[in-house]
Formats: sequence, structure tokens, C-alpha cells
Amino acid sequence: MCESSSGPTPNERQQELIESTEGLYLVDAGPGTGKTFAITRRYGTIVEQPAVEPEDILLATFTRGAATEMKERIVDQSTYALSDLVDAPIQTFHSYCHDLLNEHGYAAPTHLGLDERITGSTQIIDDELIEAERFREFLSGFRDEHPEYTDLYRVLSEPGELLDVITELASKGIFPTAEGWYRDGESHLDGDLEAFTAQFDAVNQPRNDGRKQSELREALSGFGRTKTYHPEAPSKSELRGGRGTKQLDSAVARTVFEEDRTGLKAFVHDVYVEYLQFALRRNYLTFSFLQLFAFVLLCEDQRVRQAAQFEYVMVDEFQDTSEIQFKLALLVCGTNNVCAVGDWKQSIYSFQYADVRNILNFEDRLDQFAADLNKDTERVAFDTDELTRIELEENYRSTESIIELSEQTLTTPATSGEDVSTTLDDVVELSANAAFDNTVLEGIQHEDEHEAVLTKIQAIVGNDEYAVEGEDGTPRPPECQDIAVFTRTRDYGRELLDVAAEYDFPMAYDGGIELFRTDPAKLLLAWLRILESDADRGWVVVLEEIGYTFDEIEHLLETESYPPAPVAFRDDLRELASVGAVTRRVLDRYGYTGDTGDVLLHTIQSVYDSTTVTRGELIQFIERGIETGATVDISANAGANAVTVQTIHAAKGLEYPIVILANMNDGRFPPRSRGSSIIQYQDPVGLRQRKCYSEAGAYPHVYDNWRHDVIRRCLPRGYDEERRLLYVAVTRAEQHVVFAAGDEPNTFLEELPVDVETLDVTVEPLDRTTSTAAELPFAITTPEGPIGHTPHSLMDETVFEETDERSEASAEVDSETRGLDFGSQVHEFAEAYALGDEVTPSNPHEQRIVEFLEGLSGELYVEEPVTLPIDVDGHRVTISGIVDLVQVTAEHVAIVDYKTDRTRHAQPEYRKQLSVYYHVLEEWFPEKDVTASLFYTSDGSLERIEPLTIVELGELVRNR
Ligand SMILES: Nc1ncnc2c1ncn2[C@@H]1O[C@H](COP(=O)(O)OP(=O)(O)OP(=O)(O)O)[C@@H](O)[C@H]1O
Repeated sequence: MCESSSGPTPNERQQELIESTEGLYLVDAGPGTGKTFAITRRYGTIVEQPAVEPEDILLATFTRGAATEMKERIVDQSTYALSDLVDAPIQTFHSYCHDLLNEHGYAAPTHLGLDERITGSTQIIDDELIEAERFREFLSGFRDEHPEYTDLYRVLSEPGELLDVITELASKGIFPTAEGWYRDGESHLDGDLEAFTAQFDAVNQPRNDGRKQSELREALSGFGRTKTYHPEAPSKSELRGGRGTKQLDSAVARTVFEEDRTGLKAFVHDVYVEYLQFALRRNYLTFSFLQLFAFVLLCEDQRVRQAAQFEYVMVDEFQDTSEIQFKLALLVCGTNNVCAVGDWKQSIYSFQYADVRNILNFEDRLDQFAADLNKDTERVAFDTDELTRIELEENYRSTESIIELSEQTLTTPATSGEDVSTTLDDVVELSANAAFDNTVLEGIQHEDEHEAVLTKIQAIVGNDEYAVEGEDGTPRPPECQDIAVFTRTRDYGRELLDVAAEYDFPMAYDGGIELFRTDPAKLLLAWLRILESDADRGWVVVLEEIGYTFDEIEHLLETESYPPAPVAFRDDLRELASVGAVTRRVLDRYGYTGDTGDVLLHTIQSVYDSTTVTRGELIQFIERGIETGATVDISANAGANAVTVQTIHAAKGLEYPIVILANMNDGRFPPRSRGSSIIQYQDPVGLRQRKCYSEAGAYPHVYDNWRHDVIRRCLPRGYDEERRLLYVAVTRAEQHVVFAAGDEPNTFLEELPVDVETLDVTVEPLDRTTSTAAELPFAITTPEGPIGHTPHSLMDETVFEETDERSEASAEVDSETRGLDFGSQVHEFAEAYALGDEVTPSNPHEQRIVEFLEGLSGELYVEEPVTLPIDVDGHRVTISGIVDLVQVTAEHVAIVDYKTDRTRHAQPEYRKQLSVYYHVLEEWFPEKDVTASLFYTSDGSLERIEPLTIVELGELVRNR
């Protein structure tokens, strides 16, 4: 253990929370109020008690990153070292459930009447794409075995919908057993007529003292207009009552609610239980099944429950809990020492089954869930009455102006005329602690919105009007890395990055990307199509990529006279045995060796056993991925000084000095709603079907379900979460907020108290020297490939360009490498060879690299990204780049950079580059002897470089 305690001094309320370790606590407090700070301190207080060990305290979070960050904060604030907390239950719900099942879960399925077992080698699938593929496979077998559900297959459009229903049910604690439903699951599926009737009545009240018809009746004025209902459905006037009627007959509530759902329930049950069995037999569990089995085990096995219970339970980000997570938290509490911390206003994960009611109606739910769990035997042993609420009202992140704006977002309509039920009274007012308030709140609008955003960023960087708070609390001009662009949907982020790339603008995307809509995936699909049938659809993409014009391509396709290089490549691909190998070759060919390529390869390999999957299956998989926009997490590092682009969802929990909230456009934020699923589960109406197949009319037909259309109008329509998204976005900002829109600004932007200016778009390819003169003395982004992307900016570029030309002129370029420069090819080869890939040298340069690498001992690291922070005239400057090769032996660290130059002309310039690497590695390996050398591939010589000092590097930066 080590002695340490650091960080800010807690305020009075935080202190109260930190010290009140016994009993039931709820903290529902705003952004930046130090919730995470206080809860980690509280953990410290608890764990420092003599009779308490880390294993007595569960601290539940929502992401692995958050769990790690918590541990680090605790280490800062307690006498515990990170090594003492390695196995401490500071973890996500999923990982807790995984641990529990590992230890006690073997027979958990028996409690649902299932014979399968959970073994120690059960694999956890946390990737939606892979899960969807497995489910698709399951369902195809299920259909063959269950012809009795043919009518339901006729209405279902997408298997994924069924998986969604199952996941939703699991998140609410509704599970099947071999014979029926677990505990009172079936009553949930049936719904709650009384609760529904109350909602029906609420929207069916005539308005304006009875003079105006009810909202429900008005909403049903289009009843059936674009629908085909079953012949038994009432006509519009039967349903609504005749002319002049003010409200629907109250008996309608019962009629729409009561619907024979026996077949639907049986179908969902059988799919659900057989999919559970399928997963267990295949030896995998999904995230939702982990929770399901942990819950069942904790409910059914008293011995396990008692063994698993903690003395203290804390949950951070409580607004993100689902119903089952709330219940799990209760089951693992051995005492009433429970503390839930969150912010209802930041609940934005309903699509992952977060239920904002868990925090909004905390007391009611606590009582209700504890009573449910205790129905047949005592499972929650503590008293749920004595709850203490602690308010935190000091905001340590944003200026007063931003706090004020953020509060308004929660009451702003999302569509014109929307009645927002939240009022400012529902929001606890926060006070700001910012050193100064120079906040700029503004809106910009232009038909070329992407360019407008870039123009605005240019205007912000280095501009004192947008000063941000420096480390010493005084204003300083902003840099690129101070700025984040948020978007409601992913596609905008992707478009913006494409436009930024055109201007060589330093931008980095952080979060999930639609993997199959990226260029590497499209090119892979093209080659697979070519391999499969020489398909034109494949050739068009490949030829376009090479640079042929549309007319040329047309001619080539007509005459089937494809150019020799891709034909040769196709023939090479044909030789490869597996689609995994094909994927790798295609990615290599186009130089997609970065994050996206890696993730694509990894995804394909994990979805399929890539040695047995056929090309046809892989083609379909990618096509489905393109269609559904399936996403995979990627964090592309664009270097130290870049603007971050991310979705609002991904930005949760983060903070930036300047936030640009882009794509504030109609139909985008909130997104225009897509068609809802055919089978749905929803409180309080239970399991419902939007369309039904019937042979009752003159012809067999898939009818719209009229009951569903009425029910839908009775349930609250939710733009509240869209407002909360707006709130989360704004509250990430410390200093300034800029909204951006294209042609059609959304209602939010129209309603918010922000002036919107039409801006002249003038994006310049970012002149790094100008921006450095302003405040960024030196900054480089880290582009995707290995050569030509090293920190050039310290070098005399004229020398460098000359070197480039020479190397190009002397390069042994063959037709296969068309479009790729020779240096890149050699570097890629070197990387692949050092990583042990099966590559053979195709020219003397590569041969020399092979000989060189063969002679090296120790550990080799390739393409190692490094960042060197230095101080220049009081400014923090970072220089980042990628080291080609680092060799680490017992006493020695050798940095090697490959150069394909014929001459030593540029050596003095390369020295600057290698010096940067040298200082980073020296810092990393203080006890070893570090050297930096250039390896000239033209003659195989290794030339040691005498590194410049940090002061000399600083001098170079200053003189830029
Ligand atoms: N008493 C304090 N004095 C000074 N700074 C503080 C204090 N409490 C918290 N902070 C700082 O405020 C920032 C926000 O704290 P924290 O991340 O814990 O807030 P939060 O309530 O969890 O925020 P959010 O809900 O937006 O994620 C942190 O940088 C933290 O160090």
C-alpha cells in the first residue's frame, strides 16, 4: 500500500456524502457536480475502516473505462495501491455477473428447467454484430423445426427484431422456463389493464373545459387512412364516436387492451427458451444472458446469494440502469448500505434498456422491486424506508452562461407545438465555479454545413474571443484539441471527417463507426464479388479506386478487358484457401493497415470461423452490415492536436472547453422515426403485435393491427430523451457552445435563446504554420500510414521534398503498386515481416530489411506511436509521430527508422525526427541505454544518430 491523497477539497455536501457510509443514500445531481469524485472518495472512507476489505464493497459502473478510471481515482485518494484493487469488485454489472457465474453458475440453467450448463470456458459475446449473426443462424433452424408459427414468420421482416424483443424482456427480468415463464413473467407479458386505462383516460379527457375534443380523439382523426385493418376492426366513426363527440367511449380502453395473444406469447416463449439453449449448447452467453442467469441464481440459491452479498453497494451513473440491474443491485446487498448516484437529466441510453424511472421514481421502485423479490421468500432483508437524499449543487465544469443554457434545453420543444411537461422547477439550479465567464453561445447556418463547421473551427483556433481556461486559471487562446464536434447520429460524423480529410484538417473520430460502410469494407466486398462471379458490381468499385473514369469503366466491363494488375491480383486471391486470407490480402493491397482494417479483419474472423465460411456467406454478411449500418467501436487517433468528433452518446461523461453541436437539422435531431418493430414489448401494455396475418377476409392478408394503432396514441410519445441528449451535449462544454445547422435548422435551434448567423464559408487547407504562430507553435497529426507521416514539421521541407522525389524516381515500382508510393510499400513490408506475417520480399530494399530483421534479438515493436510533450515559452507543445521499429533487449533500446533514400542528403533533417523519438523512448526506458539509427534500405547500412537535446528541439519549434 502507498500513502497518498490528492485532488480538490470536497465541498460541504460532498463531504456529507463521503462520510455517510452507513444507510441508504440517493444522489441525483447535475453534471460536473463531482458525483464521481465524491463516490470514489466515499469508497476510500469505507475501505479505510479497519474491518472492511475491498471485497466487501461493490462499486458498479457502466463501462470498463469508467471502472478503471474509478480505481485510479481511488488509488489517488486512499492508502490503497492499484495492485491492491486488481480483483476488487469495482466493475460493470456484466463483469460482476460473469464473475458470479464463473464461481457459482454451473447449474444456473436448471432453475429455468434447462439441462444445459454454464462452464468455465463459456465465451462471452459482447459484440452486437456477432450476436446478431448467431441469432440469425439459430432462427433459421428454429423455423425448420416450428412450422406451426408460419403465420408469424409471414409478418416478421427482420430476425433482429425478435432478438431485440428477447433482449428487452431479459433487461426487465422477464425470462422463460422450459415449460412457461419464470416467476410472474407472464403477467408482465399480458400487461396491466388498470395502468393502461389510467393512461387512456388521461389522453382522452376533453380539453378547454370540455369544449374541445380529447387529444386521443384528435390524434385518431387519421385512423386507418393508410392502413388495412382486419374486417372486424371498427370503422373510424365507430371508434371515435360521431361528429361533435368529444372523446372516445371509455369502454374502448378495454377493447383495445384485450386481445388474444396466446399464439404470440407461445411463439416468443419458444424462440426465447430455445435460443437460450442454443447459446448454452454453443457455449456462449450474451451480455443480457449473463445478467439473466446471475439474477436467477441469486434469486433461487440462498447459499449463493448469501455468499455473494456485499456489505456496501454503490452504483454510479444510476440513470443508466435497467430494471434487472436495479434488482440485481438489491439482491447483492447484504445490508442497507446502498448508495445510488446519478443524474436523471443524463439518462440517454433507453436503447440499451436504461430506464429513467429507476432514478426518477427511486423510492417507489425500490419498495416495489424489494416487495416483488420478497414475494415468496425473503431475499432483500433490509428496510427500504430510511432513504437520505443528498443534493450537490456546485458545478465545477462550466460557466454560469452554459449552466443556464443547459437548464433551458430540458424544457425546449423538439418539434413545433410540442407540449413539454418538464419545467424549470424540475431542474435543481446549479451554481458555477468557473474562474471567469467569457462564454460565447452562438449558432451558425449554411447549406454546406460541414464546410461551415470547419470554417468556424478555423475562426476559433487561436482567437482570444474564444479564450479558454488555462491550467493556471487565466484565459488562453484555444487550440484544436480544446474543441469537440458532437452529432446526434453517426452518419454526420463520418461525412464531416471525409470533408475534413479533403482539407487535411486535423480531426479524429472517437466511438462507433458503421464498419461496413467504410472504404475497406466496400473494397473487400467488391473483391469478394469479383472472386465469386467476376461481377460488374465488384469491378466497378475496383476500377474506380484505381482511377478509371466512368466511360472507361463502362468500356472495360463491356469488353471484359480488365487491366492486368487487378486481374493478376484476382488470380492470386483465387489461390487463397480462406476468406480470412482474402480479407487480409485485400486490406494489405490498399494499405488499410490502420484501425479500421484491423477491426474489419477481426470482426470477420470472430463472426465466422474464417476457414469454413463461404464467400457467398461473407458477401451476404457485409451486405447486411451495409444495410443495417451495424457499428463497431473504433478510436482513431489523429494525433495530439486534433478536433474530436463524436456522437453525443459517446461524449457522455467527458468534458471539453469548446463544444460545437452540429447537425441541428430537422429530421436529424430528433431523428425522423423509423418504422417500429412488428413484435414489441412495452409497459404497461405487454407483448403486442403491429401486424397480423389472417385468412379471414376474401384473401389471405397481412393486416395492420388496429388495436396497436390506438394503443400507440395512448402511450407517452418520447422526445424527453432527445432533450436529455441536448442537455448532455451542452453540459460537456466548459467555456463555449456553438450550434451548427444546414438548410433546415431543427426546432431545438429555433427555440433556444441563441442567435443564428449565416456564415461565409471559406475553409483553407489548415495552414499549420499560421495556427502555430497564433498559439500552436508546433503540432502534427498522426495520419494513417507509416511513411511521409513522421514529424516533418521540424524539418526543412525543401530538403525533404527533394528526398521524396529522389526516392520516387529511383523506386522499383511495378504495376501492382500503382497508386502507392514505394516508401510506403517498403515500410508496410517491414512491418508485416517484423510481425511475423507470411510476406516475401519483392525487391532488394525489402530483402535488405529481411536480412537486417533476421539479425535482431530481443522484443520488436513496430509502428509505435509516440508523443513528446515539451515546453516552449511556457506553452505546452506536443510532437507526435510513429517509430518504425523499436528493439528492446535486456540493457538496450534501439530505435530504427527505415529510409528508402538513395543519398544521405536529408540526414540532418532526419536527425530532428529521430531525436523526438529518442527522448520519448528514453523516458519510457529510463534504466536502459537508448540509441536511434537510420536504416538505409538502398544499401542496408545502419547509421547512428546523435540526438538533439530537448532544449535544441524547443529551439527548432520556436524558430518555425
Ligand atoms: N469540491 C471540488 N472542488 C473542485 N473541483 C471539484 C470538486 N468536486 C469535483 N471537482 C471537479 O469537477 C469535475 C467534475 O467532477 P465529476 O467528474 O466527479 O463530476 P460528475 O458529477 O460525475 O459529472 P458528470 O455527471 O457530468 O459526468 C472534475 O474535474 C472534478 O475533479
